Amino acid sequence: MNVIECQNLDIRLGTHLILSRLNLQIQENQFVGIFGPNGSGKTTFMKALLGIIPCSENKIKILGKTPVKARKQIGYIPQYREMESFRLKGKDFIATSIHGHKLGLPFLTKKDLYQIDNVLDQVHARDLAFTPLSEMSGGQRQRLLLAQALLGNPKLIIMDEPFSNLDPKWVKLILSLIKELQAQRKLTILLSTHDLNPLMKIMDQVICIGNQQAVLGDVDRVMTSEVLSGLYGFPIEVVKTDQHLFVTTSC
Ligand SMILES: Nc1ncnc2c1ncn2[C@@H]1O[C@H](COP(=O)(O)OP(=O)(O)OP(=O)(O)O)[C@@H](O)[C@H]1O
Repeated sequence: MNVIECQNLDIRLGTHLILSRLNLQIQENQFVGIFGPNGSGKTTFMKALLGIIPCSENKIKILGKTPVKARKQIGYIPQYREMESFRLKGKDFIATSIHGHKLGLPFLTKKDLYQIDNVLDQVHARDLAFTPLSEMSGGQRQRLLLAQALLGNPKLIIMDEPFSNLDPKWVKLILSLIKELQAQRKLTILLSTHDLNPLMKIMDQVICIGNQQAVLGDVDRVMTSEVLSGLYGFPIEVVKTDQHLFVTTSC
């Protein structure tokens, strides 16, 4: 089943064309990295999939529905997420979004409390339930954000540069957690990053965005000097070893 389907999709911000005539299909249980230079449109693409940025009707289908109708089945971890109040404790932070609430703590039913414990268990973070956000490390906060994204049992998780403030140890920990959740729940994961190396053994496919175009495929097909030079609009050199990928300018 296609979890994401884009057909001849143009994405604009005002008069600015960000992506042009995008065609791609992503199936269930795929881990897809999103890569591209600053300002190429990674965040914009993700927001279009969420229906936050409106696009022409029927050009995007998520689980066969429009992005807005599918939103409940998508978990989203935005870039530079401000964690509402650093005085909040872990459990309360998750509660703030259980009914889509933006402000204040909602009234919680027994079912809600069960759901919150359940998502905390899934990310192995029960121990953070009563810890204030202000006392958590970046990696612990990232685990909470992942728990929050799991509320409502989504089929698709979209993560916008989740590793930008994490050291390599935490990147590895969070990635193995994501992989574990994906295997248990057949999740489709879309994760944008400026460093694909930590994902090399994990991702099934990569989307590279640049020059208003996007190319989807496996790493060997997409991460080549030829494809990236076309997308970046200047010469790029890609050197691959068994586990690592080096992307540099060749000028
Ligand atoms: N409201 C807006 N109106 C017009 N253009 C915008 C608007 N917001 C962002 N842009 C432009 O859209 C382009 C894509 O931005 P986007 O944030 O999606 O890129 P990105 O690939 O996620 O970048 P980064 O890697 O730096 O996070 C950029 O050139 C940006 O300047």
